[in-house]
Amino acid sequence: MFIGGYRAVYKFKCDVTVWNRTKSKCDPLISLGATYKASPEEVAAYCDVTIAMLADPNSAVDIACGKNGAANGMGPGKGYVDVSTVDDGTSKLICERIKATGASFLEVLLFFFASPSLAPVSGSKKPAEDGQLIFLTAGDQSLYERVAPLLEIMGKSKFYLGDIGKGATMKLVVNMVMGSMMATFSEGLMLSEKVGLDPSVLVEVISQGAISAPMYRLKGPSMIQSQYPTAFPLKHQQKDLRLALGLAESVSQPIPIAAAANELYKVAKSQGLSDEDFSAVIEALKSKTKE
Ligand SMILES: NC(=O)C1=CN([C@@H]2O[C@H](COP(=O)(O)OP(=O)(O)OC[C@H]3O[C@@H](n4cnc5c(N)ncnc54)[C@H](OP(=O)(O)O)[C@@H]3O)[C@@H](O)[C@H]2O)C=CC1
Ligand SMILES: O=CC(=O)O
Repeated sequence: MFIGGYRAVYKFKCDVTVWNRTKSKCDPLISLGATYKASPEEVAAYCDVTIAMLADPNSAVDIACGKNGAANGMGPGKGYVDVSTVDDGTSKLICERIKATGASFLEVLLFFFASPSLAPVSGSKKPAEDGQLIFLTAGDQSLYERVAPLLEIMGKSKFYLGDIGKGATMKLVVNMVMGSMMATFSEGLMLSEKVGLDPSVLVEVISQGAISAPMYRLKGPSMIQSQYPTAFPLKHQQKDLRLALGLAESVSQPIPIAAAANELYKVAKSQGLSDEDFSAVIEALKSKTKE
């Protein structure tokens, strides 16, 4: 088994083999008993099921299909599960390459389960550690059934959505909504402060009303303190908005609110906030209001 993306840390109750570009990030897993292999190809050759979690479409393709990539170690009877958030075209490309080896392929997209018991500082990292994820999957149903016990260790619920691409597109739609919600919430916090209201009270009012969302209650208090402990990196939220814009364009669907939110995340990236939590998008509004 191979974990490319490391931010979401899972507690497996089975043999785990790991690889990551920056090897030092594997150390905590190795110290818990995981085996290390020197390349994605070696991991795939060694394991029955390989799980990859990479930053974006380019790295997902590179690690699956590139030199020393996982596809070189795949073959009949093996399974490749890609957990990176990518567009449907990328997922189909990786699927084709993996299936050409005789292996099966499943795309799995993660979303965090909103539990009232979550600590207020957490985002999607803590639910991952606690095994409280939601999985959106598509591709080979037999592989879905085979890895179901693994997904059940890591998550709360799972959906099988059918053909390859359906999981990726569902995730992009979900994250388009999430990115826009966070941008407008940021505007609300900034405006409330500017007009002399207490933003903490705003968070409480929103939390009790019809527009309540767990994300506001989870992230609001730290945003008010200008703290952005990274659960979901801002650069990935902007990537997902960019991919959602491409998806919308491919079917001529206007998504003007998401387009405006994307611009705000781009400003935040240009301020050096890429690796902060995506709630740091509020900083882009602070610089605009400073005169
Ligand atoms: N964090 C979250 O809550 C969620 C994340 N996702 C998605 O999961 C994916 C990973 O997210 P997350 O773990 O948070 O992101 P991180 O940025 O923390 O990790 C990205 C991973 O990709 C690796 N990587 C990046 N570029 C390359 C490359 N060119 N070659 C090889 N490896 C590369 C990094 O390696 P290195 O360590 O060497 O930099 C790292 O392991 C993203 O697609 C994200 O959108 C989906 C749902 C929730
Ligand atoms: O994709 C991000 C998440 O938190 O879910």
